[in-house]
Amino acid sequence: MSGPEPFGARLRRAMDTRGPLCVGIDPHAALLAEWGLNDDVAGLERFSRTVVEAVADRVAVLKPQSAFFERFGSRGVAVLEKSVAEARAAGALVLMDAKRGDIGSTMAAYAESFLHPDSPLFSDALTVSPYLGYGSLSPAVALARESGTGLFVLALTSNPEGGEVQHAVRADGRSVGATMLGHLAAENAGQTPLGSFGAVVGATLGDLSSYDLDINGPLLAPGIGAQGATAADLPAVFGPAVRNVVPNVSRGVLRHGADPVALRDAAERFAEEIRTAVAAV
Ligand SMILES: O=c1ccn([C@@H]2O[C@H](COP(=O)(O)O)[C@@H](O)[C@H]2O)c(=O)[nH]1
Repeated sequence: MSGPEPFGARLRRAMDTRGPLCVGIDPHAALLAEWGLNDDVAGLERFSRTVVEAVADRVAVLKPQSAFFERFGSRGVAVLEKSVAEARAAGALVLMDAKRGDIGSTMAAYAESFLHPDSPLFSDALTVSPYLGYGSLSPAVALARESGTGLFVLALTSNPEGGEVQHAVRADGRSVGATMLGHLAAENAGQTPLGSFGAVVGATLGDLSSYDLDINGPLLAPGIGAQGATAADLPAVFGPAVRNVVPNVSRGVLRHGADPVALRDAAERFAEEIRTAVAAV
């Protein structure tokens, strides 16, 4: 009996049909205010519903940032549950940005929370932190394989502080970031059309030609828009791996709300810039 279709295959199809853009749902307090919404659960709900209704039927991936929902406690998490279900029902893949990571036995519970089909927060993929050791992610890798979901492992993050950990060089001469990419390449070996185990690699990082980004898996590239990177930077940063890049834009799109048409137009402008940049490679 065949199991659920793997995340990598579902993502490849979504990227090929809808384009690779991932729009973030990041209800910052400042954005709620800009949208004329209160910094409360009703404002949070209205914000998230507007983003989902504006773009979930056209972008490949929506990425809710869990922190902005957790800020409101259990009622915020209830809004998150609803947003995930509505985005998936509209055809977007949902990447939960919760950046979980812990010792293996606890990691198993985090994985159940987001990657088990019976969970109220069931998502297509989850961001995870490997900095308790890549092996500590094993329960999440196992559940993702079983449930047809995916992981995005923090390898080379977009923030300037990330380098002190990720560029650190190990005794074997490889950097920590490169080691994470190596683990992911092994995870994805032989998977077609694309493996389900992705890396987070910031679009802000400049030339990454010293890293082997050929992991046969997706590369989530945050940093476009508010953090200063542009779609035009993608080919120079990612080289031939750009075909597997899922560029994320959150505030760069969200600042165009609360009008859903303006949000949709902003997402389409980013999608077009990305298409142009990638086609030139
Ligand atoms: O390295 C990383 C990993 C994750 N993020 C997240 O992506 C978005 C970026 O938001 P923008 O508004 O487009 O800057 C946000 O949710 C981050 O937590 C990242 O930026 N860098």
